[in-house]
Order: sequence, then C-alpha cells, then structure tokens
Amino acid sequence: MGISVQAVFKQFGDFQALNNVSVDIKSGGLVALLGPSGSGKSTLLRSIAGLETPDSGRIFLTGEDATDRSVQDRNIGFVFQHYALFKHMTVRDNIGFGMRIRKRPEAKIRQRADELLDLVQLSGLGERYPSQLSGGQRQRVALARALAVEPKVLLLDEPFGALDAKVRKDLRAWLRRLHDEVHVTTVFVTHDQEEAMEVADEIVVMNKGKIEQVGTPAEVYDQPASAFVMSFIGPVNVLPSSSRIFQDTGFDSGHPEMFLRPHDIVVELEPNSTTVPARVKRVIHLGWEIQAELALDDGQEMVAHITRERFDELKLEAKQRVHLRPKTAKSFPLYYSI
Ligand SMILES: Nc1ncnc2c1ncn2[C@@H]1O[C@H](COP(=O)(O)OP(=O)(O)OP(=O)(O)O)[C@@H](O)[C@H]1O
Repeated sequence: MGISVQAVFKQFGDFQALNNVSVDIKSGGLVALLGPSGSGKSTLLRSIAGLETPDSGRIFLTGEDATDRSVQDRNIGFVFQHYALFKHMTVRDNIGFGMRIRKRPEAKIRQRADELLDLVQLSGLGERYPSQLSGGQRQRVALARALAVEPKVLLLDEPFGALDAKVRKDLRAWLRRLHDEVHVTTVFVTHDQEEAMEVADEIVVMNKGKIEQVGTPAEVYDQPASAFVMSFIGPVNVLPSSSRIFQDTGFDSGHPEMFLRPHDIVVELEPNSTTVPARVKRVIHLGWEIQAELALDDGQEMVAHITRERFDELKLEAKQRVHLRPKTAKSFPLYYSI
C-alpha cells in the first residue's frame, strides 16, 4: 500500500476538520482529493505530509507507520498552489536544491537536473530565473524540484489553482502523462470535479471532514454513494419524487427527492405512455451540447442536455411543446444539501 490513513481525527478549536477519516491509496496511484472549500482536503494532505499532527489515528507510508515522523523523515515531495521557487536561484539550482542539501555529488546533481528538465519539458531553460518563466512553467519546475529527491509519495495542493483556465487544462494532461512515466504515488487536492475526473485514477470525495466515497471517476459519476456525491460531481436536477416526471413514468422511489442528470432526460416531440408533457422555456447553446430549460405543466422546472444531432432533429425553440421521459434517476435515503 502506498498510503494508508486510519481513523484520523483533527480539530481546530471547535471545528472538526477531519472526522474519522480512513483511506487506502495504492502504490503508484494518482488520486484526487475532491470536495468543496472547507471539506478537509488540505488538512488531510498536510497530515499525510506531516505538516499537521492528527489528534488521533495513524498514517502509514509505504507500509511503515509515519504518524510520529517529522516532515523531513517522511520522504515526500510537496507542491503548493503558489509557486515556492527560490527567486534568486536559477531553474537548475532550484531543481538541485534538495539534492545539494543531501550532499549528493555535483556531477550527479547536474545529471539528474538535466533528466528532470527533460521530463518536465523545460530543457534549455535551466539557466533562467523563476521571474523569466510563465506560471505554468514555474509549476513544472516546482514539480521537478519535488521529484528530484525521489520521494516515495508526491503531494500536490491545488497545484494549478492559480493558473488561467487554458494553462490549467494543458497542465492536467501533462500531469497525467508525467505520472504515467514516473509512477510515484501521487495525491492531489482539487475542488474542480472536471480536473479530478480528467487526471485521477481514483477520486476521494470529501464533505465536512468525512469521506463520502472513494472510486474511479466512472464509479463516482455513475454510482454515486450519496446525494452529496451525485450533486457535487456533474450537473443534476433535484426534484420532488411526487413530480409527474417520475409518477407518470414509473420512477417513484418512495424517497422525497429524486436526482436526475440533465443528459438522462429524453425529449420527444410526440407523447406516448411513458412521457409527460412540458414546454421549452429557453435553449442555450453550450458548443457540442445544447441545454434546454423545460417546465412541466404543473410548473416544475428542470434542465435537459441534448446532443447537437438530436437538437437538429427536434428543432427545439422557446415555448415549444415537448414530451419528457427520464432514462434513469436516482434517490438516496438521506439528502444532505451542499
Ligand atoms: N491551522 C488552522 N487553524 C484553524 N482552522 C484551520 C486551520 N487549517 C484549516 N482550518 C479550517 O479547517 C477547515 C478545513 O480546511 P481545509 O483547508 O482542510 O479545507 P479544504 O477542503 O482544503 O478547503 P479549501 O479548498 O478552501 O482549501 C476550514 O474551515 C479551515 O478554516
């Protein structure tokens, strides 16, 4: 096992930041800690790093109990949201810093820095200073620096959070490829579900200091363990189960609320025994997908997403009469609002 967190509690004053958190992360895995602000993601990451001390519980790194070890003795690489590069050092010296502290031979440091510059696709920029790099390049240097000392575990706290959307997207794909090359057990914090889905092998979904679900991106999306997970990962209509869209179509669950993904609403032009009538309120073009805002005759509103191809067949426009049917819908015994 790469990392094993066992029954960890952490309180700040009266606030329970981690409330009995247990999770196992496989060696070589790339795992996202995903949740809203304040859910405890950073506190969990910092506890794994040794930057926070749990009130109780144990943390194992590659099979060894690391709970009482200092940050320095844990052999981890850490990258924060805000670049923590040394401004007065060149890129090459930044990357070599940890190795120099550990008194590795200069020739070895030079060779490893070259390999890492290559790995993070910055060959040729080794003599520059951080101020001469873009934000995305600086974060790649920070990653190279973290990898230089061959950590057992790489921990990234919103590593791309401060970058603009385009650079962020490029770096996600880059991180995925980098991990495929180096295979170091990696945990990264994000509050962006798309980022987690795109990059991670597994997602740990957190809410209010607890883990709601651990699963692959497909599992947390298709088989959410709770109402929270279903609402947090991907768009959803939360509707009363008394709504005609469930009652008249055989989807009544017995629970008060039903969760219906916008792409699970089938829109037809003609009624049949499994549809309910509705009216189009507004059509929004989202690029490859079309969002239709719909209202049932009793006033219940919902949002459907349909493909451009289907949209062209239906030729939807505002005020048009349509007929709806849920392809699938979910309900959960307890509903926690976010
Ligand atoms: N050192 C501290 N002292 C007091 N409260 C803290 C401390 N560190 C974190 N907290 C509180 O614990 C809660 C959880 O914080 P944490 O940073 O783990 O959440 P997060 O899920 O990473 O959120 P964000 O995405 O906003 O960083 C927050 O409400 C925060 O204010």
